Amino acid sequence: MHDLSNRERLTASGVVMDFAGLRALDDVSLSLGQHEIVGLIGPNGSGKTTLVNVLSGALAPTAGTVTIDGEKVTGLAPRKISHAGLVRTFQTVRLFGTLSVYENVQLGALGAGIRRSQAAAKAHELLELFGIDHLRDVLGDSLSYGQKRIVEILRAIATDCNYLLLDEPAAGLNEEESDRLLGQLSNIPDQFGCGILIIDHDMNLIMRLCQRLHVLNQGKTIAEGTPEQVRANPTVVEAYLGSQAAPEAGAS
Ligand SMILES: Nc1ncnc2c1ncn2[C@@H]1O[C@H](COP(=O)(O)OP(=O)(O)OP(=O)(O)O)[C@@H](O)[C@H]1O
Repeated sequence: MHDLSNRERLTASGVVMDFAGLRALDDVSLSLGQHEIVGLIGPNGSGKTTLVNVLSGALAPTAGTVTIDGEKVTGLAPRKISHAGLVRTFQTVRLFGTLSVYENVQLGALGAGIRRSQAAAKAHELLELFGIDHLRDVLGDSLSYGQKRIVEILRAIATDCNYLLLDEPAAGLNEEESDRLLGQLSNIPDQFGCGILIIDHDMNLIMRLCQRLHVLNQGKTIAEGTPEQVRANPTVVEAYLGSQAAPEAGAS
């Protein structure tokens, strides 16, 4: 199936995910363009990571469809999904600790089949653009936590992906690092034609970074809209109050 209206979009339609009696996702539909930053938020256990797992092929959904640029990719293996242009990062950093920053980023490009000379140029360009060229020879294990996070994101971008799924990239960052991350992420869609779907509990980051938010609670979509619309939505406030973490900018 090739749907022309979704030619430059990642979509999930009517996704259901059951785990042995627990419905973790219940009829969730979401879409992400290549020039957008969309936030996926919701209280703990609302299904955010499960949705990212379905989009990235780590889980085959019980029902529903995932498309990338109009092509159905539902249930395909993560490797095939990354070839189709979708790459993710994880809640825990996964860098090669004994390789340098430069090698880690270059490896992202090489792993995506980009030729060695182009991969080298790309790694160089990304380190410069993100202002971490001075770290190029530092080993992964020697980086601060915040630096590791950025290198992981650069490694994903180096694949030339069209869609980047970031699972809690600001977790463990201090306020200054989180602010820097905000500036670095906000340019990615325009610079690389790469849309971002981001999960994070740092509402200050989410509210300032995202053009749209998608809110889950207990596996269901309870709101979609701009950060302002979502913050003013009583259903969202109630869901967060139940979890004692209202989505106020500044809360984390
Ligand atoms: N592999 C699994 N097997 C069984 N239950 C699971 C599995 N993965 C997730 N769940 C359950 O599905 C629900 C949604 O979990 P999920 O991790 O997607 O939530 P989340 O919104 O990402 O939470 P958090 O903000 O805490 O990371 C939870 O009740 C969780 O316990």
